[in-house]
Amino acid sequence: MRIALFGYGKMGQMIEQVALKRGHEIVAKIDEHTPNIDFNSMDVAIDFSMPEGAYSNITKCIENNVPIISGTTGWLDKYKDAVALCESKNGAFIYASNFSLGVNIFFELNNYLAKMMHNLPEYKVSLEEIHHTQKLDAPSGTAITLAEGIISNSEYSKWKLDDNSNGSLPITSKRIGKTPGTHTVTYDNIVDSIEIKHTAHNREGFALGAVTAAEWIIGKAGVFSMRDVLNLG
Ligand SMILES: NC(=O)C1=CN([C@@H]2O[C@H](COP(=O)(O)OP(=O)(O)OC[C@H]3O[C@@H](n4cnc5c(N)ncnc54)[C@H](OP(=O)(O)O)[C@@H]3O)[C@@H](O)[C@H]2O)C=CC1
Ligand SMILES: O=C(O)C1=N[C@H](C(=O)O)C[C@H](O)C1
Repeated sequence: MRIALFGYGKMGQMIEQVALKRGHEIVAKIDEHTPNIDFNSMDVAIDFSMPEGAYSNITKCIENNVPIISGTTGWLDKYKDAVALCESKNGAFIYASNFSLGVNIFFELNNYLAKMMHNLPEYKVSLEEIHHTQKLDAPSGTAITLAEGIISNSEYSKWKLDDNSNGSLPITSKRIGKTPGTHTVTYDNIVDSIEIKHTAHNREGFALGAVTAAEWIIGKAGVFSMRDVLNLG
């Protein structure tokens, strides 16, 4: 498969390693200064860039009939526009806040736990995410997906960053050293606590998930998620 990388930072480089090991070819490494992009040279594009560039990268790929996998976080105010464009052009697009298999299982576990806790108001739920100090956005995209999972299975209607006031689901973001990504969901009661946690040990799981999604999307049209790729039901 001929893969173009939009963004060749920490994730772009890890994806290159994983893609080459799986027998793919990297035909372009594109950043915000790349002048002319040859969309005919690629079978699929993978975008791990920056919040301000992601939407434009995604729309360019859709306009040029290139399937696009995006893992960039922090641009989701435009997600619905990207979906509408993809549908109108009969394109192929996957966004995931986290491409790792482990986190996608963790998302399912989080939804299941939220359903079980629904009628137990004595437990207060909170979220914590820890990432490396270079991360630009907070809370992490993964924490937002976890919060949305809890909200759709509980009485909460919104999440808030670093705010414990009643009525909103609190998310705490910490930036520590080179932490690849740690997410914890806690249900706290006076008598006990329930905690579920996912710890990424490195970036390989994210990269493998993104390359797997790129392999999966070839020949398909539509807007998909990692639930579709991993067949999680
Ligand atoms: N969904 C998932 O599973 C994961 C998502 N992420 C997300 O992926 C994104 C990238 O993370 P990471 O690789 O760690 O970040 P880096 O900062 O290491 O890399 C980002 C790269 O994108 C380049 N870039 C900036 N603007 C554009 C643009 N418009 N088009 C193409 N490239 C551009 C930057 O170049 P320059 O430095 O020259 O500006 C840089 O090389 C983040 O949003 C992060 O949250 C990260 C890990 C997993
Ligand atoms: O910026 C990162 O590094 C990561 N970003 C994603 C997010 O915002 O959730 C996924 C992963 O946690 C690493």
